[in-house]
Amino acid sequence: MLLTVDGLVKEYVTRFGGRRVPALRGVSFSVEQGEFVAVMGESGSGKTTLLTLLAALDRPTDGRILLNGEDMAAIPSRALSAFRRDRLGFIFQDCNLLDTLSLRENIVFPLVLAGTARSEMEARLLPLTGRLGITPLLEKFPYEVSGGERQRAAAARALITRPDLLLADEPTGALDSGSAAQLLGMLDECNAEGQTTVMVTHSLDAASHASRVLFLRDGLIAGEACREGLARADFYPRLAACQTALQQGGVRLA
Ligand SMILES: Nc1ncnc2c1ncn2[C@@H]1O[C@H](COP(=O)(O)OP(=O)(O)OP(=O)(O)O)[C@@H](O)[C@H]1O
Repeated sequence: MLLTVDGLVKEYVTRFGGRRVPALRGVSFSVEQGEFVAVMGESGSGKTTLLTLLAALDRPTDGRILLNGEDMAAIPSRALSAFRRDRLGFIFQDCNLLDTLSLRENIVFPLVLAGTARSEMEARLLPLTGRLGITPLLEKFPYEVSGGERQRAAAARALITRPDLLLADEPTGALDSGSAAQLLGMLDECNAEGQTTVMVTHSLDAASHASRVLFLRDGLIAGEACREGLARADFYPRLAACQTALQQGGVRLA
């Protein structure tokens, strides 16, 4: 199993008054190598909290996360940034490219940090940017290209390290529908080549690209839908029905 999440609990303590806010209340699931899993849920259901814990950006209150059998809690704080850089890829809604670097420099940045040989960087760069359609833009700076192009550069930066797990947080949230479709198509292609992906989204359309969708509600997994070879157009209404059923009654759907 590539990722195992076992009894994950996260409580925040509010700054004023010290009230405890349960954001995750015992979340368990696992992700196999090569799966594309989407996590859906309403605002406040715990999606970002879950992704933050999977990204090793915060520690859980209780429960465990294993990546390839390795317990993230056992990684010392000083080794966490290298762990994130080498094993995980991130695509966020606001793509966090560095404005002082060209797209090329932004994309290879994680490899520079990892001390990868220049020849290896070049060998990885062009096939990736070719697939994303951004090779002609490599010498441009982030503020010189469109939002969709910036997001594709961020995707290239996330994928260039060949991460064990790609984490995407509302990757299409800030994009127009054409750019969103292009980015989701790229995630599909990467997944078809074996890239394991966990994506948090509000969007049924984005979630319908996944092979499995988990529905979070009030910090718990309230349901799950598997694509099971369905075409996207047939999976979408199934997801919509699951979402409606969960909103209305909280039945557990398999
Ligand atoms: N730093 C924090 N301190 C206190 N409470 C927090 C903190 N971060 C999140 N919460 C609370 O935890 C719960 C889950 O929040 P989270 O951001 O994970 O939800 P979400 O599903 O990602 O929502 P959205 O879709 O709006 O981003 C919410 O009740 C939220 O108010």
